[in-house]
Amino acid sequence: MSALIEIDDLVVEFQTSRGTVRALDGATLSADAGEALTIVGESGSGKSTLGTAIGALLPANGRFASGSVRVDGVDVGALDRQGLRALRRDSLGFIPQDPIATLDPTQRVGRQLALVVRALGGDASKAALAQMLDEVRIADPADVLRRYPHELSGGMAQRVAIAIAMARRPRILVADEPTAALDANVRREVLRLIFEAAEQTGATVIWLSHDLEAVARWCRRVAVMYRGKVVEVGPPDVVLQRPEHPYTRSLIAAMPSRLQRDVPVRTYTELLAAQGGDAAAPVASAPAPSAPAPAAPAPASADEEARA
Ligand SMILES: Nc1ncnc2c1ncn2[C@@H]1O[C@H](COP(=O)(O)OP(=O)(O)OP(=O)(O)O)[C@@H](O)[C@H]1O
Repeated sequence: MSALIEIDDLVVEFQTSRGTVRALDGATLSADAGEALTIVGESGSGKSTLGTAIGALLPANGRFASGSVRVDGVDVGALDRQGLRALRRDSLGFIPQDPIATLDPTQRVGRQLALVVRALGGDASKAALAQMLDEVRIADPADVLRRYPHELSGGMAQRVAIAIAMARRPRILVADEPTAALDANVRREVLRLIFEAAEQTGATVIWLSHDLEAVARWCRRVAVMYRGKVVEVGPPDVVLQRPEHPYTRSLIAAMPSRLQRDVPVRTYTELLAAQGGDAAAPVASAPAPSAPAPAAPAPASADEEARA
């Protein structure tokens, strides 16, 4: 049986005023139906580009230069506008890095949530909508349903946006580290919520992250990206304990030193226990003294300008 998502030797380029930026340089990765996969890598390694490529949702200056992305065996690069719309509507859910940007500032939270639920033929009663907000640990859901997005705190707006994305029950959920700005306890709960909901619905989750540990407990496999390529894929404990690629080793060396040296860990489970039993806890970013600094991604100057 073939994988649900198959990315094969994909090259994605962005045109900028300084020339071409190659964001993906032959990336290959696959994910099965119902699988939860984390993609880790430093900033600029190509995680977001790979995530958006799954729905052919590249920014206007980007293009597939070569290679392919297949969802259910269908080459998304070859789909026409209608085919793409159907794929995105029926199969894909994206939670971007800044999910708040997906909220409509002119509509109350309740109305926005109700629109999504009604479009899927679900129960859009006040009680059902409040239940959805309750699931993302929003304290007074009935009150929040009546508010406009600007009346919410940042963390609350983020949870509302996640609730709206999850309400669509997507078959494939691409999440671009949407919980990074939440405080540690809320992040842990929201991570649990998203992954448990995905498990229940059988959704495939592609979680993009800087943080090898934060979501590893929820994912069967971790893919490590470096300079536009997937350089290593494996179960979290294997990648953490026996990293093959030098970049993965430097990524792990940048994790808290007590996890690498002071605690004699053998398995990832033991590593979690050493950390207090929860991989979703925040991880210090200071590199260990002996850690080689990961190299910067190739075309830094051109992309900085493009993002400015
Ligand atoms: N629209 C764009 N125009 C030009 N260059 C871009 C564009 N989007 C991304 N890039 C460049 O492509 C490369 C990969 O970026 P991408 O955002 O995919 O990396 P990332 O690993 O997701 O980074 P982060 O963790 O910071 O989100 C980087 O060099 C980035 O600057």
